[in-house]
Amino acid sequence: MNELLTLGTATVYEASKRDCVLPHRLRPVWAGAAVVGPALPVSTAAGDNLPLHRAVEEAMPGEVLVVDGQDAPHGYWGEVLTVAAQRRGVAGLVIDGGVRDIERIGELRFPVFSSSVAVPGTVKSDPGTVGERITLGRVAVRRGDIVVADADGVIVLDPQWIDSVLPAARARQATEADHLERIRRGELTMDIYGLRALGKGR
Ligand SMILES: O=C([O-])CC(=O)C(=O)O
Ligand SMILES: [Mg+2]
Repeated sequence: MNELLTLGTATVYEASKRDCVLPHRLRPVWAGAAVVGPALPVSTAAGDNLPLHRAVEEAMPGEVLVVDGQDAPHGYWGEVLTVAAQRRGVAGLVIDGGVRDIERIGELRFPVFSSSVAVPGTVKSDPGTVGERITLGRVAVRRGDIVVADADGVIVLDPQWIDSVLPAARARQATEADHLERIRRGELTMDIYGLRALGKGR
């Protein structure tokens, strides 16, 4: 699975030929954050983080929490939950919602991707769902789907796709490496991609 991260979200996404990218508002909260692993989907009522506490207990080591927090500007997650999650072997967090304590999260090197950074906290009252299918943007996320998240964004793959997507992604990377070499030798992308045939434009 680590090879998916080495190839990177953009290459794997293109190779997958699927609509598997989560909304672009989900951004890493510290430079260099990246994670790959099976998803544990979670949904919360807006401004309620009880399901996240439940998820930290429920998670299997290596799982990535993928949370529908309705993009609400609340600090659903911070240093305390990060330390708790690391103690349980949780691999990372992707949340459509806010997080806080981000300097500490960066120092702890826990990969977090969120739609905002937010100071106000949450209530703990609605149990929400843990382990049930959620939808973020146009993408359904089920437990065990493979999450790949890096500086470019977050994609979610059905595990059954991996056997075909991996070779396609490797091939794409090899082609790009060849193109880069030709560009360094002085060729133009207009020629490499055959773009002259599309006309000169205005
Ligand atoms: O307290 C909370 O609910 C969120 C938070 O800041 C932490 O986990 O440190
Ligand atoms: Mg805190």
